[in-house]
Amino acid sequence: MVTGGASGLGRATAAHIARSGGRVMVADLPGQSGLADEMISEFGADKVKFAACDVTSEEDVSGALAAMKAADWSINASVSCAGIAVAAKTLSKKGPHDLKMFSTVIKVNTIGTFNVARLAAEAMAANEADANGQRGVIINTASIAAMDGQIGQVAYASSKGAITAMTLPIARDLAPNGIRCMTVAPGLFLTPLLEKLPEKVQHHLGSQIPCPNRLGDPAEFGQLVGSIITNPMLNGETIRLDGAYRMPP
Ligand SMILES: NC(=O)C1=CN([C@@H]2O[C@H](COP(=O)(O)OP(=O)(O)OC[C@H]3O[C@@H](n4cnc5c(N)ncnc54)[C@H](O)[C@@H]3O)[C@@H](O)[C@H]2O)C=CC1
Ligand SMILES: C[C@]12CCC(=O)C=C1CC[C@@H]1[C@@H]2[C@@H](O)C[C@@]2(C)[C@H]1CC[C@]2(O)C(=O)C=O
Repeated sequence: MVTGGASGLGRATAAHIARSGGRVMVADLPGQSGLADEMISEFGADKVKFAACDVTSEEDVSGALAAMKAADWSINASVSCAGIAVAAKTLSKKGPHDLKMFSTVIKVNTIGTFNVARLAAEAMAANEADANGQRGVIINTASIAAMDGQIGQVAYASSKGAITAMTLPIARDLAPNGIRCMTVAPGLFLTPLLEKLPEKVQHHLGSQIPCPNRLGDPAEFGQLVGSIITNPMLNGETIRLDGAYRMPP
């Protein structure tokens, strides 16, 4: 299952899994069903399915997992890509940071990610263990903002820092169940989030990345997720995927 799987990094991950011979449940907001339909046409309904799902809802996430069970698909990897970004300072000329905006970002990015992790873990715990005693892997998406939070990113950086912080305790909690937990902290990737910016700004952002000297390709994120899924020793850690970029203040 890939949440936020209809767009950007999630879409590239779902495509990577489908191309590698896997089956993917794309769980995304109902408004993204058109994008998911494109993927179903590309890979076939036997490889890709769509579940309308808000990651903050217990009912929706349980529904997506139940749809997998009903299709006789086991869940071996749960990849959380669903997320939102906002920009606001702690204090600006407009006044203090809007508290509702802060809560919304935490709700979608942090609580949504944990909601998916806990429910996916319950489903994975019923899998038969492999030769390593493992039953599945939970992969979360943070951001380099978790470590290098910029001016105006207090809500976003907090939400992503919590995802990084939950990685080790989830891995420890789920070790007896044979379930791993990993987090990827991407740098700057050319997804709809950045495609909205003028080309000149995109180019400038890409030019700041040491090596390779360009924005990340979402396929490179999908490739790392594929490696995490297949490498049984990766557990309890956050991997930066950023071409050695460190965000300035
Ligand atoms: N693009 C970038 O440079 C970076 C992105 N990220 C993170 O990667 C993740 C994916 O980002 P992109 O692919 O760039 O963005 P995107 O906007 O292309 O995709 C995000 C997807 O999440 C879905 N989504 C949003 N709220 C949801 C909810 N409540 N329930 C279910 N689905 C929901 C959206 O419908 C969308 O399909 C996000 O968590 C973002 O914070 C982190 C670092 C860098
Ligand atoms: C705020 C940034 C950078 C400056 C700019 O001209 C446009 C932006 C809008 C999208 C932001 C940019 C940067 O802060 C990095 C993030 C937050 C980007 C959206 C996702 C982002 O790439 C990230 O999470 C990086 O870790």
